[in-house]
Amino acid sequence: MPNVLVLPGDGIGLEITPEAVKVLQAVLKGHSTTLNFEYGLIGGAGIDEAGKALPDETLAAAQAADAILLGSVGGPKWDTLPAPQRPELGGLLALRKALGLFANIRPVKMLPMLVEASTLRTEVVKNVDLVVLRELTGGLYFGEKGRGTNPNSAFDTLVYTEEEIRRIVDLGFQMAAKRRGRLCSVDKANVLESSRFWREITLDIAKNYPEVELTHMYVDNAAMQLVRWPEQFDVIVTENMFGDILTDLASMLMGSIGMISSASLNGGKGLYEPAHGSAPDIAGKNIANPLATILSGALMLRYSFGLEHEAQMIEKAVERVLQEGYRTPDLAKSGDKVLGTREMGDAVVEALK
Ligand SMILES: NC(=O)c1ccc[n+]([C@@H]2O[C@H](COP(=O)([O-])OP(=O)(O)OC[C@H]3O[C@@H](n4cnc5c(N)ncnc54)[C@H](O)[C@@H]3O)[C@@H](O)[C@H]2O)c1
Ligand SMILES: CC(C)[C@H](C(=O)O)[C@@H](O)C(=O)O
Ligand SMILES: [Mg+2]
Repeated sequence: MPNVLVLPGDGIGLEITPEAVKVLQAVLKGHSTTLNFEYGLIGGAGIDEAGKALPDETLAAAQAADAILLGSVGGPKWDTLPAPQRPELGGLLALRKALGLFANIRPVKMLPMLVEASTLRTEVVKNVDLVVLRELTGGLYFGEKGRGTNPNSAFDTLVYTEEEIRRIVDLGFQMAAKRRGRLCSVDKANVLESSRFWREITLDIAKNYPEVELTHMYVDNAAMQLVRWPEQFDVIVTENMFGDILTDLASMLMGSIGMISSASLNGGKGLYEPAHGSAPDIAGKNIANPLATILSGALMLRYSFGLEHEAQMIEKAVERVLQEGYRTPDLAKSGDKVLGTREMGDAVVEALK
């Protein structure tokens, strides 16, 4: 029986992960593959209960697990710690790095029944169907950082090796070839040397994929184009920080940050988590949207266990619940039936039947 390590983390992570587990258990009830769920500490919970953001037992369990389901980490309680000890860098980023999870897939698809929930005009968002492929273990978040020799300065370093760029961009071409055949590489090659290098290598890889139409776009323009005419994008491949920022932005093309799921892969193991954070402002109130985490569970079935049919069952159950007018508060307009976090999880389980 495959082992799934569940790392709820902090804030709403504690509320949304049980809903995803509940849905995974329901969809696999009576199935020949059932999952064994184990639990671990990460982030602020790791600091408080085991002395560090990525406790040794958590890392060992993650290395041994077949897949990982993560909630979110961080919160004001730990904000004053130095960066390397914090829930984010010392916990989540350390785990991604240790497992070599370089490829972060964040699907952005507008569901027809959520067009109304969008803050953008219907004609802008109604056909959105894109994927952001974010490089996840290199770039600015992982480069050398510190205080400068001048005490009134600080620095971070953005480094990419050829190998790091090749493996993510190549995956971007493969994904585009299987979709609508368009890859947009987002960089800042008008300013950054690392982006110029990224572009050179991308052009070289393009020779192997004549069927894919490659475009390059500066990240500032990409942010604008994503809200101006998102339909133009099929697959976006980009470096770590640009992907981080663009995916929060892109989540609103689906109506809410509470809808954006993700898979972090290395060709073997996968870690599945919503792209949003621990939302301290709404934590503990049973109002967080669990759908990004539930949909991350679907990605787990697809990418880690090859259970495409069951992944689609979850995705269709989510659509059915939304179609019936049920919404968590982040998506609700007047007339919608508002559900709490747990009740939304229950509704998805019910819709699987
Ligand atoms: N993957 C992660 O674990 C992750 C990702 C992003 C931020 N963080 C951390 O989370 C903490 C809070 O960061 P932030 O406030 O910048 O970002 P955030 O994503 O936690 O919250 C931003 C806003 O979106 C709302 N929101 C987020 N998820 C939601 C959901 N599922 N349903 C409804 N509303 C939701 C929040 O209430 C808040 O108003 C910080 O410590 C940050 O470092 C962690
Ligand atoms: C919490 C933070 C370190 C993380 C990241 O930047 O990768 C988050 O913002 C994300 O998008 O997964
Ligand atoms: Mg982010």
